[in-house]
Amino acid sequence: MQADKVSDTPVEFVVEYLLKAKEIVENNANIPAELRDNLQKALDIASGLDGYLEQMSSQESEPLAELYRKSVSHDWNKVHEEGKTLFRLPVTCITGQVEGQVLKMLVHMSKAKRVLEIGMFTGYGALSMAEALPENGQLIACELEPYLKDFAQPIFDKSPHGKKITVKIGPAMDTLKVGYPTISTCQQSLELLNMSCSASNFYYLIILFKKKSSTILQELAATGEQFDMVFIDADKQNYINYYKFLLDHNLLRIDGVICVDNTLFKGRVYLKDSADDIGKALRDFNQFVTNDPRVEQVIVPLRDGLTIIRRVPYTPQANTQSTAIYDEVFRGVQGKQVLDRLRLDGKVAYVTGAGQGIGRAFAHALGEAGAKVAIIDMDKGKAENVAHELTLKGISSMAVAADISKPEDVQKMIDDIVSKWGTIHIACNNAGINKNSASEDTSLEEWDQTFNVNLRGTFMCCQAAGRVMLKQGYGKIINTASMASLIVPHPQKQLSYNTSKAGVVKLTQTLGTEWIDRGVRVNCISPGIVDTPLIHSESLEPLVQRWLSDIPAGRLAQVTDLQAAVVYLASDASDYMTGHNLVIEGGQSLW
Ligand SMILES: C[S@@+](CC[C@H](N)C(=O)[O-])C[C@H]1O[C@@H](n2cnc3c(N)ncnc32)[C@H](O)[C@@H]1O
Repeated sequence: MQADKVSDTPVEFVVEYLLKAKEIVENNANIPAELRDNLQKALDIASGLDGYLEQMSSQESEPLAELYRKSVSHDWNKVHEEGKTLFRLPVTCITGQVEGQVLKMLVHMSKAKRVLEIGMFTGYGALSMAEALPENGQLIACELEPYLKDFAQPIFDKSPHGKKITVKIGPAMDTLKVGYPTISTCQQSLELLNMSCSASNFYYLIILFKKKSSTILQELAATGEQFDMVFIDADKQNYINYYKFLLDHNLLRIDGVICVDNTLFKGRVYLKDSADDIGKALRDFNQFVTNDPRVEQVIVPLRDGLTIIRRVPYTPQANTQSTAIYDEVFRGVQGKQVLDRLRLDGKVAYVTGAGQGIGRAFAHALGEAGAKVAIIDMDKGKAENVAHELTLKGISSMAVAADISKPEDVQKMIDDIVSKWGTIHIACNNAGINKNSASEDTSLEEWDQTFNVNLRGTFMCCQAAGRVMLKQGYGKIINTASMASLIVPHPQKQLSYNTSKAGVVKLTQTLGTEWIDRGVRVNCISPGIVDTPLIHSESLEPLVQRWLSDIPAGRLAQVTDLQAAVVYLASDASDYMTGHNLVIEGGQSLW
């Protein structure tokens, strides 16, 4: 995939020298066969590497392939001579398929949402990384040459990921300013950068720099921007300045990653007899990073060398004068910062009534946070379908059919989970029913059915799961109550529902205080009116408009509005909370 055959990487130089050696060997009959043989083996290994990496790495998308084709076939000398680019841009600048794939993989692995690229060229690296960003992700690409934005933008526009890229034109930093008091010193510094620039373009460049009151990195720092990943790929002599600026101005978040290209620079960073200035600048850069306690790093011998640098969390050094209080607030409980404390990795959870609506959303949320989740529902088909959804998302799950109003079903569901996964850490008792009737007409049958599921059923689940949890000294029970435990929702008439849900709150408070000293926290969530299939029944649908006028938030709750609450109550972050009724109703109970 190389645009031309000029050696650019350590391996390409090795191949070049081996080919020269082979030529000598072939012209000399006295060379021992073993030396010839070993030389050929070395050549085969070195010359086969890049092609093999290209074949065995994922192939590029069509927009990337187009970008590559157009970049390598473009006459960069001509556009420079026509004054369209400030510098004569070498096409070997371009990040190719394998390095693009590595960058893309790093964005995926670091779950980066915001990426900064310093030096975009035609945008191959930018688009590769954008492809791995989530829908709301953003990549800011800094580029000196206005021409390159016009070149790349039409191809970005063809990609569904192009909208994530914002190109900023101008110098990333004012590093070149230092070098241009006279034309000759400027020309010198350009030579060092391996770039050439005509005199007319050069004046244009000076104007461009002078016109800018601040550089792109300064602007980003001034607005408090922060990035998860940065790719430094411009102006090699100033890598060290970019790197220092990023870290000194907090442009890289803790645990964020900086990737730096060409850090092996054709081997010249470690060759003792190498005296060129860029090689020396990169050697100094590599040494500076190696000595910097704020980061850890590795140089990957990919193409011309790719350094991956991670900003590590602060740890106090014995000899620093910092006034920081290095306690749990600073470094996180057990070293975990707040979002990590919401993770549920390794936890076993179940959710009743998980075949649809709120229960399904709870199950997805707990699974996304890292728990294994048992999907419990009366309807086996629905339970299996939700378990299947979780499996598709890479979450361990199992489906159990159970009617929680039946003690034998409740016990069997607990036994099934424990026999498969060994224990239960999180019990989400969510199954419930809602029946409507005027109180004077409410039958004992309706009352009993409602209470059998909503209160007696929830109690049986709490008790059966609680026994497992009390034995292990740890557990999180989250019951689904309702806003109807606080207010009397109207105009629908639902005495048995309201009363049963008030009972769920009292059940939660009682168990929550009785069991907390043995490590089991019991809390409940009281949703307002949730947009579930249940309320779209013929009898309830006409009431929706009426309800909306009672809700300060101006809309019904979506099941997704409740997901973070269940994760919080299931996590260690809520350990001091018990017997609590967490009301999520868009303000309805306050009006
Ligand atoms: C090695 S190429 C970048 C390749 C690109 N990352 C890719 O994925 O194909 C370097 C680019 O940096 C740009 N550049 C050089 N100095 C710069 C500076 N001070 N600020 C912003 N961009 C600069 C050059 O115009 C050139 O397009």
